[in-house]
Amino acid sequence: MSQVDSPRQDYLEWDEYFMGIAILTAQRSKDPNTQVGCVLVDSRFRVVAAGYNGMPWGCADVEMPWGKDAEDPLNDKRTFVCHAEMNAVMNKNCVDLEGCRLYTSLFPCNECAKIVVQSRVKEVIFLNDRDSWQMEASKSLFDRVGITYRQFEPKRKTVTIDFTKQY
Ligand SMILES: O=c1ccn([C@H]2C[C@H](O)[C@@H](COP(=O)(O)O)O2)c(=O)[nH]1
Ligand SMILES: [Zn+2]
Repeated sequence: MSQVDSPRQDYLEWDEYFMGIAILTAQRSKDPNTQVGCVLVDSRFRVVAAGYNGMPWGCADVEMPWGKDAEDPLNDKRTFVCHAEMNAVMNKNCVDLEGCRLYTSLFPCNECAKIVVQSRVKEVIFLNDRDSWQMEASKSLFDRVGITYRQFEPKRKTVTIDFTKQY
């Protein structure tokens, strides 16, 4: 058996690791159009919360609307769905989120931005962005209160999870 005395070089960097967890978390979402995952990380690089977009607790997914119906708000997912960021904050396993970093697969909307601000999160790292007034509002809010945000810049294109491999 060959022995090596140097550490692996191909390990995941922190950003890749946490964004990877956010993307994996998004895979839990039942939204047929957009799956969002969010992870909160403390100053000691510990994951303290994770969430994805989904219907409120106790709601049967099959009974809820999953489309966007401008005519009838009661038949519109936007009326009911809990956003990934809100779910992550609600599910945190620590007392408070002050100074945490938030990793998300989609830039937070204006409603989530308010929750992010009130939680005292210090930085937002996002994968995808949308050209919409909601995201513009979030950015203006973050700028006002000094929350920094940056787009995730992957050094690799893919991370493979192979359930058949021996780890
Ligand atoms: O900050 C956000 C913004 C959106 N989401 C969720 C809400 C919806 O389930 C989808 C967006 O659906 P579209 O059909 O692409 O409009 O994303 C979120 O979790 N966080
Ligand atoms: Zn939102």
